[in-house]
Amino acid sequence: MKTEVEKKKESPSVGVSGRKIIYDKDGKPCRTCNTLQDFQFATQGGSVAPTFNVKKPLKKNHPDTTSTDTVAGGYTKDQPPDVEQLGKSSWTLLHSVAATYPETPTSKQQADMKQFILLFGNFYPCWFCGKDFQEYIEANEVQTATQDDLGKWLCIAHNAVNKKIGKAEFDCNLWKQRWKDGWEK
Ligand SMILES: Cc1cc2nc3c(=O)[nH]c(=O)nc-3n(C[C@H](O)[C@H](O)[C@H](O)COP(=O)(O)OP(=O)(O)OC[C@H]3O[C@@H](n4cnc5c(N)ncnc54)[C@H](O)[C@@H]3O)c2cc1C
Repeated sequence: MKTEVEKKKESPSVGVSGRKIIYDKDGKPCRTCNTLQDFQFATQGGSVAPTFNVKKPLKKNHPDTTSTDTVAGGYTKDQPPDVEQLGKSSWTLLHSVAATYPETPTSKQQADMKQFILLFGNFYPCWFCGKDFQEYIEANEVQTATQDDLGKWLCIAHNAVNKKIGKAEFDCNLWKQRWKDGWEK
């Protein structure tokens, strides 16, 4: 029979990053809720963090590319996204959606956008991120009357996550420079 220490080691509560390890309902480490290194640490039962698959895949035709870096068809062996990669890509999508949302949307477009953001949270692959996001939406109604309203609402929502995870907040007066117009030289 396994001792408590052995069991704890198999399901570590803290990863190599110092962050809490998030598990799925089935008790397995959540791939999209943890960093890749923490996920690998947890799936290895809390042993020393492995270094395989952590390095960035080399570009096709890069001189250092070996046969293990690519699969048939020449695709690099990219890993499924971790919480950081998924987050960055998702915010890019959300802010870009706001940047192309009509300046004066119809009532249907406004209703559709509210639904989209709500469903986005509902199906977000990092389950605890999505749950918190849905709670945020319930407490802070999505603003869809104009493009600027939506862009600022998203920026403030993103800042709430930044604050929660200890990242710097963004100046929401600059959301259009970042996501729509670009910066002046
Ligand atoms: C809905 C949602 C909920 C999330 N919840 C969690 C969570 O609970 N725990 C967790 O660990 N991770 C969460 N994440 C992921 C997290 O927010 C980051 O995406 C991830 O940590 C990677 O951060 P990053 O430093 O690459 O920059 P990101 O925060 O991904 O930001 C990408 C870029 O957006 C710009 N930016 C930053 N802040 C703002 C802002 N307020 N408005 C406009 N632009 C901005 C910056 O240029 C930045 O480089 C969540 C992601 C999403 C989409």
